[in-house]
Amino acid sequence: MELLQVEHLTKNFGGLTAVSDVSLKVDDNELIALIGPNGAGKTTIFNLLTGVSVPTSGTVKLKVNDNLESLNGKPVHTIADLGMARTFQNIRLFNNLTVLDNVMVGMTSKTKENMLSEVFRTPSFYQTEDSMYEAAMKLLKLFKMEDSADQLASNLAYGEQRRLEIARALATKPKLLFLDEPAAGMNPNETADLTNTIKMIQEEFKIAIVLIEHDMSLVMGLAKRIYVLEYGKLIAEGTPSEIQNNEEVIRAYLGGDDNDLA
Ligand SMILES: Nc1ncnc2c1ncn2[C@@H]1O[C@H](COP(=O)(O)OP(=O)(O)OP(=O)(O)O)[C@@H](O)[C@H]1O
Repeated sequence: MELLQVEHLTKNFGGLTAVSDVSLKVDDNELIALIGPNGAGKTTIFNLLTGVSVPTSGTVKLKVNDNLESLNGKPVHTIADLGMARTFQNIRLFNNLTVLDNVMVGMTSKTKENMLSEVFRTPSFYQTEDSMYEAAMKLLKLFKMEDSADQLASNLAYGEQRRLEIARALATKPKLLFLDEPAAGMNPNETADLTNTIKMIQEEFKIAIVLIEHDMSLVMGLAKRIYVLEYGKLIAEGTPSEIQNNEEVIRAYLGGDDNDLA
């Protein structure tokens, strides 16, 4: 059974069909990429899958306890609790919190503590705090960011901020992680670091990842399968080499001013 099953997903904004009859699937521990020229509908699909936006039609189902459960109509926080996490195209960190606190904020949604124990600071609250601290530091070590734990997020270099956003998303213990243009604005060294980080995440956490990315070196080096969108429609699906040689895809890319597929 697949981890995520999307069937006939459509989203209209007034007269504009941003996503048109898109069906796709993601298996456990698989890394797939969603590519396509600017405005093709990639971010809209992420928003539909993570509950930020409501589909006009179509279904989204996630494997929960070995059953495919419909996510249609469920709010963002419920979908997050079921195991979906994401990063955004524009970085959304808590700039005035430390690196460590940014990760710990990601963890709070998964702790058993309720408001009362937080307000009254019961022993179990402190135990949870301790284990959260340890888990957050462990995560930062995996990202080689433990030395920056006490720095404000806003003081990190751009590439590090992007990596911190991924660490925070992982703190929610997702089974499926959506990365929206993680290499945007990165220099080649930062992009190479990010490629290694994403490989490390797959090995360490054994989760599925869906990647939107314009940087083809990153996509071709990481993705097992690629879906290609143009004007809201899927025009191709296949392995990196199939996609690089697909005439429809070459036409879509050469027709625009996007990166080419080299
Ligand atoms: N909230 C909205 N209201 C109206 N139109 C929207 C809205 N969100 C997206 N669109 C339109 O839907 C289309 C798809 O946009 P989307 O951002 O999903 O594309 P994208 O493939 O992620 O593009 P990019 O690579 O530039 O980020 C675009 O024409 C966009 O202008």
